[in-house]
Amino acid sequence: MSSSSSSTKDQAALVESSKRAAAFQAVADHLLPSYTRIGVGSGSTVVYVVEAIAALGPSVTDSMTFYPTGAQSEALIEAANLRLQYINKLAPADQLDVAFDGADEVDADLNLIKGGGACLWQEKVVATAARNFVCVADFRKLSDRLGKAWKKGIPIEVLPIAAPRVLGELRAMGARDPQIRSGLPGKAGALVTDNGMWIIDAPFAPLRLPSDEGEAAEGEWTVDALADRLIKIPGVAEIGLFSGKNGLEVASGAQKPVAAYFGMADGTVEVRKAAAAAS
Ligand SMILES: O=C(CO)[C@H](O)[C@H](O)COP(=O)(O)O
Repeated sequence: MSSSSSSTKDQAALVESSKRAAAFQAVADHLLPSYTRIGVGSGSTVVYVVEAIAALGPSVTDSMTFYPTGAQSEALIEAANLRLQYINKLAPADQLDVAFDGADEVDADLNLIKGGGACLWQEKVVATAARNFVCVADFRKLSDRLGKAWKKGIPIEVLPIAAPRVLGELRAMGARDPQIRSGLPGKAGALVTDNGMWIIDAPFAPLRLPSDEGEAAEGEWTVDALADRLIKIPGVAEIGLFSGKNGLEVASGAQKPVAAYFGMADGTVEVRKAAAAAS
């Protein structure tokens, strides 16, 4: 084996072990035995979240019901012999106690880019139904501004018939070469989401935060302004920016996590916690 392929393997193993470490710590810190309703997100990191939950054993998990964010997490819940229920069965007045999910990038204010796995719409429904949304990731996702680490663009779920007009709008807003996500290698043509929609990936210049100093340059958006504008484009079903309030600032409907756990390359887990609203 060449030294470059063995170092690629070493890096992949490091990433996997860091995801697993973050998942086990997040579950230890945020899955209280008294909880009964748990959201389970999508992606490769969530596999370790479900492993950590299942490792608690039936004496803890038998009183819990698990709500998926799509076909992948539904299968994970079932394979772990955990009780499955769908979010449309949760009474509107009720909340999930906690939801765990991954992210593609996390900025200094805990805004997220999500949707690399094309599950962003159901992920946002489940995250905002939770009193405590907890993000689990590895060191590659840590960032100070969204768009610096995740270069593929903001995933946007769109009605297929509206996709050309949405692409035009995005270009006019400064997106750099937005593209309809391909289903290749598994499927020719556009990728179709669990909701029968398409995904457009729209790269923007790294997104500013309110605390950023200096004037915004031409084409630079703040996270909140861009989220507000994107969701209003006709034909856009949901966007992969999770922004606005966190669960310490509002009692329900928060898109931002209360905490983000990052498995680091040195084996430690770094935790970024949300700040409560200034009174
Ligand atoms: O948003 C997501 C899927 O829509 C995932 O949470 C995100 O893509 C991170 O995935 P992974 O844990 O595989 O890196």
